[in-house]
Amino acid sequence: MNKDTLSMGRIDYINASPVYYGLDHGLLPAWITMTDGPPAVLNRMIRRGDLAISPISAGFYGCHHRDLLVLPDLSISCNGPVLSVILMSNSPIEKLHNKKVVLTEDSATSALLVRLIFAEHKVTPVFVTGKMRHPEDIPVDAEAVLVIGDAALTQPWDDFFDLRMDLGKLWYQSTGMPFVFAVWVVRRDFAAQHPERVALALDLFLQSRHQGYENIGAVIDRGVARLNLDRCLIERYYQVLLCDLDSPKIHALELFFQRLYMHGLFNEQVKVELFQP
Ligand SMILES: C=C(O[C@@H]1C=C(C(=O)O)C=C[C@H]1O)C(=O)O
Repeated sequence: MNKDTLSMGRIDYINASPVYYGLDHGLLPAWITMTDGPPAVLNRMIRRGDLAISPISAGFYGCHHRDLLVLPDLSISCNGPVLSVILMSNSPIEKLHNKKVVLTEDSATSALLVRLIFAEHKVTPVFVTGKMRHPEDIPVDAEAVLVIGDAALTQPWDDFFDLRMDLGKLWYQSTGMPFVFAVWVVRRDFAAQHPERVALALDLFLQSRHQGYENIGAVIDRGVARLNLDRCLIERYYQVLLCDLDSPKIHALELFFQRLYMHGLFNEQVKVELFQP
């Protein structure tokens, strides 16, 4: 087995830190290379084959499931508010017909969830995709913006908009279910050629996450230092963020895909297919 060439991705937000804790503290073997990036960059890289395994947007998996398998028991999810995926708006959803809504270019899942929520409300805004990491990025004529990740936690969006809608909370209110933002995937071609390497990598992730939760105080300290935010907020963030993928989450993800299909946002019905170690 050539152990030199497993390229992996890492979402460069603090949300994935518990999963990478062990890998960052000695578990990472020399035969794995790690590339950091926002979700949309990792989505593109795995599609091109530049990465073999990566966390990616769950919505992107839905669009490209024929080329990808989901790694068991890993995700970035919530079961209620998530704090870091927010639609900031000057009007409630019903009043946004024909208004400009900017979707951050860093996202795929949350952008699809926003489109779905509007479709379910029968409201048709003018969606544009753009950089949305800082209030300076807000176009003057934007009535609402979708922001995700560290930028959602750190920037003073409330100074620019009247309403903050937490997308994890909106989904929970409409379904009573968890919501899965990101899944870890492996390219099917890579898994077929190197199943044992994928099984090893999966095992490393599970060990790494275990160490992350054993050392959650250190994970929180790092988050506080990196984002320069109040410790209570970061503590709460890691309580609401869930990093497993149990069957209720798989069902919830398939419900999301089904609703996207019903509203014409997906052109087929998608089931989650897992890598079997
Ligand atoms: C909870 C989050 O989940 C993320 C949202 C994603 C998306 O919208 O495509 C992808 C990966 C996750 O990082 C977040 O970024 O805040």
